[in-house]
Amino acid sequence: MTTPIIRINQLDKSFGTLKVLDGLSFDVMPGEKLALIGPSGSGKTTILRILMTLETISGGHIEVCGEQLYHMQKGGTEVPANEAHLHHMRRHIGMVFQHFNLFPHKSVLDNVTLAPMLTKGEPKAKAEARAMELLDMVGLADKAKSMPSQLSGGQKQRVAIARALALQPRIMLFDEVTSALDPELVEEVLLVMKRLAAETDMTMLLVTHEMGFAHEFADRVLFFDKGRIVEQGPPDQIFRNPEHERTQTFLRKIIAAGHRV
Ligand SMILES: Nc1ncnc2c1ncn2[C@@H]1O[C@H](COP(=O)(O)OP(=O)(O)OP(=O)(O)O)[C@@H](O)[C@H]1O
Repeated sequence: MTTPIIRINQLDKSFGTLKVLDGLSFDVMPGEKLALIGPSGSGKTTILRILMTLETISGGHIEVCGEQLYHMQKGGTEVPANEAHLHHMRRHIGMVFQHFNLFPHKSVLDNVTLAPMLTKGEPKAKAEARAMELLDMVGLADKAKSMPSQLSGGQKQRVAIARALALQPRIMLFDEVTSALDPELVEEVLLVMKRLAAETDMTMLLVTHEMGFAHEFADRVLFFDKGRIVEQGPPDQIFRNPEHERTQTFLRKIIAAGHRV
């Protein structure tokens, strides 16, 4: 039997007195494409940030590629990873954020080569050759010498995807990557992600408010509310025939607002 690439077991996360994740448990299999959906504030982004070790956790266990992601500190309730471990684990996981966070004073090519050169010590020529392949894949090879300020939002987000892929992660996390884009630029970013999903065996976790895209993209959809999984299953089941009343209400609101699911 295949071992999960991510194991989340009884995960708790609070910000002060606000409990955001509440005894959350789920596994992700290698190569699986997962969509995390649910109302605003249900904890979806926090899960991705915890997987990226950008947050501490309040309790529970997370295993990525067979290794514990967080280590309990002596006497503490908070459990951050230590620096060396964190550096090692971040090589497995890439993340693309809602706001692209490109380095504004670096060219497109330098944005993509920087991490492999700095964190892996890759020689410039090798890093650039791979960066050009990735820029080609996201349809931006001709923009390699451009500066981020010269790109549209959709192009910036495609560079951010290429940059995250440059470290050759086994797991990619996408956090509402089209939310900050003008509607006419959304499709070009979704197309790149569809290609990635179809053509690579990477494990992908997607937090999105684009239900139509989640439906097309995912092998499995997890519906969250208040830091817990209410319901999960194949996209057709969740979007066409949800069992739980909270999922039904959530989807009804989305359809009433004129969005496709
Ligand atoms: N650094 C923080 N400090 C305090 N509260 C936080 C912090 N980060 C997130 N929260 C709170 O945690 C809750 C969950 O936030 P999270 O961003 O994970 O939700 P979400 O499901 O991704 O929502 P959305 O769909 O609106 O992005 C929210 O109530 C949010 O205000």
